[in-house]
Amino acid sequence: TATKDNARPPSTDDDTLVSVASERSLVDVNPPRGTRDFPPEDMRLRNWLFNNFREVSRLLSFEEVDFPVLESEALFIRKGGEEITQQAWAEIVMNELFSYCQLYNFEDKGGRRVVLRPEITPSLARLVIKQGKSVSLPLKWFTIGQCWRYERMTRGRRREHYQWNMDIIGLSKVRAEAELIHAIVLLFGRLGITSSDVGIRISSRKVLQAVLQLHSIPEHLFAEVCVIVDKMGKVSRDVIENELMTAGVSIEAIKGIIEVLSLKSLSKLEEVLGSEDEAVTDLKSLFLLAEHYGYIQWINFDASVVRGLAYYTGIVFEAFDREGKLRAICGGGRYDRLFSTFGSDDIPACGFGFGDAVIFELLKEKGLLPDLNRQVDDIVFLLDEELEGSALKIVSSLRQTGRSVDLIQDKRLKWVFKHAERINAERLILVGNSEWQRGMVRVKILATRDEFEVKMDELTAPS
Ligand SMILES: Nc1ccc(Br)nc1
Repeated sequence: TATKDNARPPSTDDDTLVSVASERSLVDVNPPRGTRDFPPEDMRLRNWLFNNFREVSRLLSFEEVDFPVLESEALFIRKGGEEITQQAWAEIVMNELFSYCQLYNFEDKGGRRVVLRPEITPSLARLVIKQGKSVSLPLKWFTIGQCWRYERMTRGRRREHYQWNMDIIGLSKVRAEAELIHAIVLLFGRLGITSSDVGIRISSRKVLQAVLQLHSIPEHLFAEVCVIVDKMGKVSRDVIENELMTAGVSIEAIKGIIEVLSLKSLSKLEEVLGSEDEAVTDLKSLFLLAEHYGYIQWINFDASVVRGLAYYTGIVFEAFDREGKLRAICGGGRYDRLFSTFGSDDIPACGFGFGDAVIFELLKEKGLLPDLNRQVDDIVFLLDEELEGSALKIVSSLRQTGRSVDLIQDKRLKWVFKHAERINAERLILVGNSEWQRGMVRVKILATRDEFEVKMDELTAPS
């Protein structure tokens, strides 16, 4: 063990910030309400999750894209120009725009109406339209981005989260949805989650459409009925029935809607809607593809799945924890009429969003959170100040070979040994006169506690 103590003037070894009483008033060190900081230990977990998102995106040969968090409000308000923040879902018919009860919108200094985006897909559609003929379809794009909502303070809920989005633009057949579901299944597999922990409920907006047509319910009620039936399984049947009645749906139609949307069997759905119905043919094709992919055990038909975005037009899906303790883990669907709401020709599209909140609750629940420690290859510590130049040459050459180096200064040796253990360093390299006079430096391998002297250029040689 090195015998020298460093010549640093005495100071507290304990480096926690010592607050000193003073008349200075401390700034509020908390982030704005509903937002989060990511200190290193949280950032390691976030990067671990996001790296898995990226790896799955690579496996499906999706290209990464990105957009501003700040968007024009026009992307999220209905054609008539009325702001939708105060509007209930119900007033937005299916092929209108989005239903964000808590849009984080404001006016910037130039008087422009802007928002912190509530979700990614509209920005993605905007870029596809902007790119126009310069991109060839289909596009397979992914991004990981922060999304916002303006939650009332009282509810104390988060105002931001990160979402992994995967979208396929330009494919009209359900094989696109089958690809997206494969991505979700691969992601869960990488995190150690099995089909016993999580299932993926699948349905189609066309199921509800067929039922409404069966009962000659006018199209303009579609979105409102979606809002109401989206609560199936969350509120009592009476509440659903009363709300549907209030919306002007007949008793007979209500019974038909609830009966069909309670179906969990595709063959039963076929009996009700007939084998030629598009919802039936789409779903049967998707389940056949799932057999071929080998993920059939992850999915099940559930007619009550509606999903919360107004613009879905076909297959919709959401992943859920089979114990039913958590909110949906991710969700998505087909949106074939989104582009025309932006004044463009329609382009068939589907996608999903996968948030960074519920997945961590599930991983915690299942004991699957990884133990991610800081990793450093080498610590270089200067024992004698006059050797600083030589030490920096060593640091520089190590880094040029790709080794991460934590250069420690102004510390006692005792602290350095503790620090090396703490950050899982592979080697501790001590630069001191007694060895340097012989052209050597002292190396300690933390894992084996072996200690030896080596020449400087032996340090960068492969160990
Ligand atoms: N759309 C949205 C945005 C932000 C959060 Br937190 N949750 C949902």
